[in-house]
Amino acid sequence: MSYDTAKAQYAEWGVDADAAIEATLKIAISMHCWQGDDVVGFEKRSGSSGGGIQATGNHPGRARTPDELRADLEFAYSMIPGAHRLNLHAIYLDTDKTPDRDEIEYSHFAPWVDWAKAQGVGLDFNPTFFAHAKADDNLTLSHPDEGVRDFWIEHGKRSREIANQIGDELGSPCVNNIWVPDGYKDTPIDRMAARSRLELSLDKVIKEDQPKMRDAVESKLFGIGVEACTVGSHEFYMGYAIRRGIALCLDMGHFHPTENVADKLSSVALSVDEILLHVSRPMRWDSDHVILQNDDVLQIAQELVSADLLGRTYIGLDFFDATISRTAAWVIGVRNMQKALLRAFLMPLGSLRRAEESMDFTTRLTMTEEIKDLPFGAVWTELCARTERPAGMNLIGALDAYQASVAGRR
Ligand SMILES: C[C@H](O)[C@H](O)[C@@H](O)C(=O)CO
Ligand SMILES: [Mn+2]
Repeated sequence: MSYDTAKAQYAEWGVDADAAIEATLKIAISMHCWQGDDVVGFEKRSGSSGGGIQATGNHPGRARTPDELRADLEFAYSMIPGAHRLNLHAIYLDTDKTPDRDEIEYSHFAPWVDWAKAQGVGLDFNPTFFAHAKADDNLTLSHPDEGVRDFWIEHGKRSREIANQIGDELGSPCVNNIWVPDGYKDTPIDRMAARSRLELSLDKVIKEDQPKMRDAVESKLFGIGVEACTVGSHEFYMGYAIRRGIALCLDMGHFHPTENVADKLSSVALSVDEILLHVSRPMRWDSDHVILQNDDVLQIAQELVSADLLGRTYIGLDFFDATISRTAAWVIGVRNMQKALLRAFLMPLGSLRRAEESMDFTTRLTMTEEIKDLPFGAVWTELCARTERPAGMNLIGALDAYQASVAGRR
């Protein structure tokens, strides 16, 4: 079907397809560096991910150096419509030096900033509180040992300083997200002590004013090895973010599988100014599958649009699948997030709202089901054409060719 025909069909529902395309292209998505190398990073000090997170699979072509990762990222961005961001973790430093986590500084990440400037990509940052000998107890900022806590506090402070300088260099605030794996395998006696320690440590980490970055904190229901208690629970961080006036990160894999993260957005937005999303796909647990255009993701996008939250929500992705092409995983995931947003912008929200307000739930349901039959694919293809990005079979060909090139070389 031609775009003009599709556009006319949407117009019958009072929807402007051109405006939906433009709105979608304005949204920058923060693509996570760690999908590119299975959360290994470039430290010469440690091995596996740790912290109860795990990339599974051994697909050929994993990026082993910053240059390889940047080449993969450049390819991925060339397959994705619009301008986006890169979400860096502190273990992805690019330096010949071997600083420990409490020794990292901006210079270790400066090559990423030069690259980001050249590519027109924004940068976000994360301290890495896992995959380190001092995190082997599954306790970092809440560790009972003051020395261990101080080590991680220093890491957190330095990460904020780095994020601040990145934000300054790039002229766009750098979101610095704190996730700690802290918790207990078996039932603790003194949860309050651990949570009080975490709060005190976080206060020390975020004490300095760093105007070019934004603080976010990420909760989790449980992780492998900390099944009985996660110190940084949702309630803990929700309260903390409200009290300290910082952003709350909601990771779609960090709640009970029956919970709907889309439903949380409006509730949370009444209490915090800013939200960071880690869009992910949990399967039975926080399995970090590549995101789909499934109901969970579609509803997230719909809520962001209908509740007018896009201006104060940072959209980041968080998944890592090493059983498929890593570059394809990025491209599929970011494009799916964009497709979800485009679908949301293509909804006749005014009519739907009117039906709901007048308690006409029959019309509301009829409409939501009928609009599923509108020619969304033609609008997406047009968006790709306008941004000179491939769609359909052409995309598959490009992804395959790149994967073949890296699989052979690495
Ligand atoms: C690597 C990320 O920081 C990590 O995935 C974190 O955001 C998380 O979701 C841990 O489960
Ligand atoms: Mn996450």
